[in-house]
Amino acid sequence: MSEELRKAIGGVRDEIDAIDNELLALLNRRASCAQRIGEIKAQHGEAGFVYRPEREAQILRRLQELNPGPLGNDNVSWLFRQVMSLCLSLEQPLSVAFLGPLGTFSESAAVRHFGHAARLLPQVSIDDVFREVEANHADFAVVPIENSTEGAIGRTLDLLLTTPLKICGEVVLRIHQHLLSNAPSLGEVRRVYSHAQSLAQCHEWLNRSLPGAQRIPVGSNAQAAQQAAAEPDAAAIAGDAAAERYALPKLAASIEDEPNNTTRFVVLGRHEAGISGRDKTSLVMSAPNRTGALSYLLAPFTDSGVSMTRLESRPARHTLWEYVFFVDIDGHRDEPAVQAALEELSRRAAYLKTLGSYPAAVF
Ligand SMILES: O=C(O)C(=O)C[C@]1(C(=O)O)C=C[C@@H](O)C=C1
Repeated sequence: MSEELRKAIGGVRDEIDAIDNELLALLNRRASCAQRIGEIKAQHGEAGFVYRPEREAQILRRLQELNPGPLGNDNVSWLFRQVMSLCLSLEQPLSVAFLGPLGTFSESAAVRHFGHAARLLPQVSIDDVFREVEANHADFAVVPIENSTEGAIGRTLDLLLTTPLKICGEVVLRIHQHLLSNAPSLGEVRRVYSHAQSLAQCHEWLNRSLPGAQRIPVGSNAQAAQQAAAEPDAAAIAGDAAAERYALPKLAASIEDEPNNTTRFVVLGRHEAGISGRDKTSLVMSAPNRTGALSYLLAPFTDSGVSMTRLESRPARHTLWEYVFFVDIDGHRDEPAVQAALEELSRRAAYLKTLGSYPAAVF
């Protein structure tokens, strides 16, 4: 570095050092506050309720509104998520089950929601993810529920029908698929491994850019990356987390055919979330088997001024040609309008289960 340059940036670096000292002191002060809150919760018999999704959502929303830049809102949210994750880990370390192996989009969703201080527990199936929390082996689960290109994740919906767990959060993740390989160029790639859904999401790109390569579906994108890392003429289609985890270079980035490819995950726990001010409620219901039954069931939402944001039907497996309906509405079940709609709905539905009220995804 030239003397002139050293002088020019020297003063600014001094300023950065002073800011870092302040940040360090402030971060530790914040961590001590969180520890104190942890102690107060324990004194009031709330030791098991340390994680407060509604409070975290309120903090992130407030900071997004206050944020003057130049840092973008996504970066600010990510940063404060890590700060809260570390503060929370001083109160009580959390464990999170998700569909593994490490490097899947489910892992990215879990880290986005709980930060890097959470203990990650990758599972081999969505059933195992539910079971880990139901059996008290993990505190929370993160499971995919719908993809913008491929639709609902049926296994998650089926398990939600019977689980005692509650939805206490949601994560919306933009899915960017990359071609990962140790091969020096596209011309060298003979085989492409990926999960069948990801191969489908990149179908047109593969036809255009790798028409001669064999497409091999495997259990997960992370497994595909593991395999591609061991074979120099193979590639995997997977996300950033897998690229990092298996140290694979990106031969081509963001190759998904649908540019808005997004997956929504739900967070499951043993407790309900409180009101955050911008919440959703998910429920599942079945209609009596007669004409007009569904519109009769949905009328209480309109009557109470509650907006419905999603309606998904699914075969009610035990009876042929009967269906259950998964519904998302705006608002928390403890808010009067939602409460009124749910009360009326419970009179009309043959079956009704509230899956949980939770803060709408913040970032
Ligand atoms: O406010 C609380 O209840 C806290 O425990 C503090 C804190 C935070 O770091 O701000 C930490 C964990 C909770 O999930 C919510 C917020």
